[in-house]
Amino acid sequence: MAALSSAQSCRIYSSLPSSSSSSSSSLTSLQRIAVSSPATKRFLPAKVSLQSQPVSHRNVVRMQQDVATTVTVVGNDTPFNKLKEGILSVTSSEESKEAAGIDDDNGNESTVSITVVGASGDLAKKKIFPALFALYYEDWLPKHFTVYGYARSKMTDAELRNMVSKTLTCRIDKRENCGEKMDQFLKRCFYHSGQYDSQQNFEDLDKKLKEHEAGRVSNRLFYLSIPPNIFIDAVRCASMSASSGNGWTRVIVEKPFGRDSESSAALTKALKQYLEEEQIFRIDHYLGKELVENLSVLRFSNLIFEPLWSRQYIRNVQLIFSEDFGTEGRGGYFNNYGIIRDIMQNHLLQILALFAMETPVSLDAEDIRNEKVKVLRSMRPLQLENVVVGQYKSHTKGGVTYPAYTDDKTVPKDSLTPTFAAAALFIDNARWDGVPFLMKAGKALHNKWAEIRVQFRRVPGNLYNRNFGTDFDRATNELVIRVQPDEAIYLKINNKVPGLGMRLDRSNLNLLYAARYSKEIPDAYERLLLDAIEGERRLFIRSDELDAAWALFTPLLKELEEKKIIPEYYPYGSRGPVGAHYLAARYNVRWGDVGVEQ
Ligand SMILES: NC(=O)C1=CN([C@@H]2O[C@H](COP(=O)(O)OP(=O)(O)OC[C@H]3O[C@@H](n4cnc5c(N)ncnc54)[C@H](OP(=O)(O)O)[C@@H]3O)[C@@H](O)[C@H]2O)C=CC1
Ligand SMILES: O=C1O[C@H](COP(=O)(O)O)[C@@H](O)[C@H](O)[C@H]1O
Repeated sequence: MAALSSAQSCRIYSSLPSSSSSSSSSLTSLQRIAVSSPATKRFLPAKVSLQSQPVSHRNVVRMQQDVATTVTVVGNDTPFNKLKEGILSVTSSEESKEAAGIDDDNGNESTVSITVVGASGDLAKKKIFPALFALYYEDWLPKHFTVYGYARSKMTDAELRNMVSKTLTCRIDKRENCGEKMDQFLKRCFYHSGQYDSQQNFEDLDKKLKEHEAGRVSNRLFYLSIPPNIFIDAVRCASMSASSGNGWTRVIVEKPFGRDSESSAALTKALKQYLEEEQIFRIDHYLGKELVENLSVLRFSNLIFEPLWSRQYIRNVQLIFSEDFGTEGRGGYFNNYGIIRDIMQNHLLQILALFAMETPVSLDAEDIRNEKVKVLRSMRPLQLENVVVGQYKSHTKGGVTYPAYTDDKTVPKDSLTPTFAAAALFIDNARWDGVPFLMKAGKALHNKWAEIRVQFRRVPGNLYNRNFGTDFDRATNELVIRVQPDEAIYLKINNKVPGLGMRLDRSNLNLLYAARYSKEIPDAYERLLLDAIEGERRLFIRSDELDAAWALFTPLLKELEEKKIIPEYYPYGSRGPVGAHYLAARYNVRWGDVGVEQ
């Protein structure tokens, strides 16, 4: 395996000519830096700013693509490891070369084989193949790559391609050659039918992979898109019979990673019989969402936010997830997990950790994950009195009858599994002491969105208090990071209504992504798949993070189940149980997503 540690990443400092119109020919060799796309080794034009912090290879490319063209950065004739000075930094020379399919020191080319285990399933069709195509379409994949679907279902390559082709879409902003690109991508997709616990079947896969790898250095990525009860079988067989002999082997593991501390620890232990921790990429797709990725940028690269980011100025933080559909089709899985395990213990808690962590030493994966673990371990385990659970019931509206959760045939009629939960969490450290972090997650609610709301304290001795009437809370600033849909960051401020009188109003300083950027926002799975190919672990969950996350939720989950707590029933399509409001009110909080103005 060629995974590299942070110590191996190189920092490059340089004094580029200040002229923003320099061309490659005017740069010295040290300034000519290979930052080509992993896929194409393209020489990307870039406007490059001076900086000294490590930026991953791909982020550099992204940076370049996002800004005006002013400097052409070239030079894959310059080995990464020879660069000591410059303007850019890369995660690691070896990883970049591998990812790019660049010749290694012996002149061998490398290839990446991506095996989607469970290729016939919902997630593979809905997310994984489309994400791989999008990466290919945007030239992010290495020059030599092959995609293999693996599952028990019998399918030919042509049938897999036909299945996959139905879910591929082209970027709205880049439709040219789309059909052609789809055909080229599909030609690189193959299928192998096999059992998940058969070493022989994985050996057969290995033979096929080798044919495609054609003697190149082989890097292999397995995506476990299968139910969790077969994770271990698949990992055992893949690692024993289909690991790479001369490159890296990585495994993306889908959630759920267990259902409590014990089962999660057992899963980790079993995985580690066959894999090293750095080969395991535990995916939480919320970490791949654009606005979640932007959270740290917002916080750590804007002077105006970081000083306010504490109990001194923040009254409460809200993490809200809402879906306007039920468990349609996934009731069998869901009933064993419930909304707390499905959304809160992973997606919302991960966002919370990123939101609340201390400044990491660097952007290196381990530095970030160290800070996340610290914050998770500073949290108080959840208590029953700080939680409200709900379950949706049938509701008829406009002549349409929407089902109850228990109408799902795969769900027992007497199921108490929560489809909604609200919780108040606390971080017992100096920064966040006493600040309620409120989480709310639900299915079959009135709307679909995910957002982070930061409600600030009142202005002490506010000169304009009397202009606000009695509702001072309404007058406090609120920062909203809307993760989806209509990605946006907006800040609610108070301003004067124009005119001769003195009337105050609330307005939004609004960064609406669709208005600001014409580029379509990539799907989370695109970012995460590319990260896994590049060996970037920042957005994947480390085992100690997982332990800390389960430690917070396990006692509560056990209590809910042992005491058979009856959920509060709410109508399909409603705003959820009223209990969520009482819970918030106990901490003097009003949910920010409820009310006239959003
Ligand atoms: N679907 C989604 O939106 C999300 C899914 N996930 C996670 O991703 C993983 C895959 O999800 P999803 O695609 O929905 O899962 P599926 O239930 O669709 O299963 C994927 C494939 O696994 C095989 N399979 C299913 N059940 C069994 C079984 N009992 N024994 C052996 N093989 C089985 C089937 O393939 P075959 O019969 O051909 O072998 C199936 O096509 C799961 O871990 C899930 O929790 C995470 C987030 C969202
Ligand atoms: O992990 C999961 O996420 C989806 C919601 O993902 P999104 O990206 O569409 O917001 C959720 O529906 C599912 O229950 C859960 O397992």
